[in-house]
Amino acid sequence: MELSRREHLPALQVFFLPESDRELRGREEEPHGPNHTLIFGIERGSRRRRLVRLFQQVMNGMSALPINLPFTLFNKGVRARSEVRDIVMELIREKRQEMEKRKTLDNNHHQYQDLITKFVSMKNEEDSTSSSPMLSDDEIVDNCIVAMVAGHDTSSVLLTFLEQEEIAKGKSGTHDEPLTWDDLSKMKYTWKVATEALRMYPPVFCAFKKVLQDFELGGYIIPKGWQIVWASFMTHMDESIYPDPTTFNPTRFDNKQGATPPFSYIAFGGGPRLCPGYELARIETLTMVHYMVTRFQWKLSLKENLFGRFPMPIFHHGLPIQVKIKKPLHES
Ligand code: HEM
Repeated sequence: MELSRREHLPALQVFFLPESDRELRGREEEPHGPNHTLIFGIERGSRRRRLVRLFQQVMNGMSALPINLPFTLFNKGVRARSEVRDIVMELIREKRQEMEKRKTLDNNHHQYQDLITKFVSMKNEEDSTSSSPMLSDDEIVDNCIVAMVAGHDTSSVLLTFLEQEEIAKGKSGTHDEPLTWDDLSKMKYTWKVATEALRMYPPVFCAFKKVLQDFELGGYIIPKGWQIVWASFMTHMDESIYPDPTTFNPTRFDNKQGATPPFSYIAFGGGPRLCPGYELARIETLTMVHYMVTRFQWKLSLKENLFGRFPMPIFHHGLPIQVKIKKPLHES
């Protein structure tokens, strides 16, 4: 199946496209408007900018000490979350009105263009006579926030590091035609690069889990009911699994002899709670790398640029780059 430009760009739009994307994407207007994001279906403008700012505060609050006093990051995060809820509630009302207006909904392939519209249109299937919604408005809000938080910085951080480590060295194939699934599946090395970047700089470097039954680790009994933290960074830097772990080496994923032990590569988690966004992240990453390398000339503006974890790895000075368009996208 072929991925046309219009099919793959909206996925990237959530994370990467600059304000000037309209120019890069040509002049076509989609019925639902090109300026809507995939999750919220929200047009460019002050409300979208406010939402982006609020999400950053929610993210900061998530990693802050849970001290709920005015002016703490945690408190700001809690307040930002409540403002996000108000905006999403408002969007839900708007989507319902839009759906009412467009009675041809079932035949309209744009009906599920954004996640909120999809959620709002989901009906309870267990009772076929019922027209009751499957999700309450608060459940829709929760799901949107999870999708945004889980999918936002993770993918862009990965791409940033890719840029730092490999794209700058000019590695990639060149395609003048739109990408196909087949093309993506051929980008094996690029994905190894991404996999290695994620090994060294996992965006989600730890997460909480509840212990369901007693188990022993290194001579210690970890009792049922405890809350524990798994840290991908620790596992990924274990020399017994990844020799010379601080060296960036994508070929370690060449699958030569002997696979690594289970659960030793956990950038996307593992087990039943494995990241459901894995395939999307893969497609976004490969597509982005492809176009960055084949359609643009770019170079890093700063030679020295360290990063810190807040908790996502973020460069102290952002990642300024100088970009020149090699070939406009609409010529593909
Ligand atoms: C490079 C990109 C990504 C990385 C490294 C990543 C990593 C992870 C990790 C490690 C977890 C497991 C956390 C845990 O065990 O508690 C997770 C869960 C999750 N991810 Fe991702 N993720 C990425 C992209 C995405 C995208 C693009 C989406 C969706 C648009 C997404 C949605 C989710 C969701 C909903 C969960 C929770 C799953 C559950 O608890 O059952 N992720 N992700």
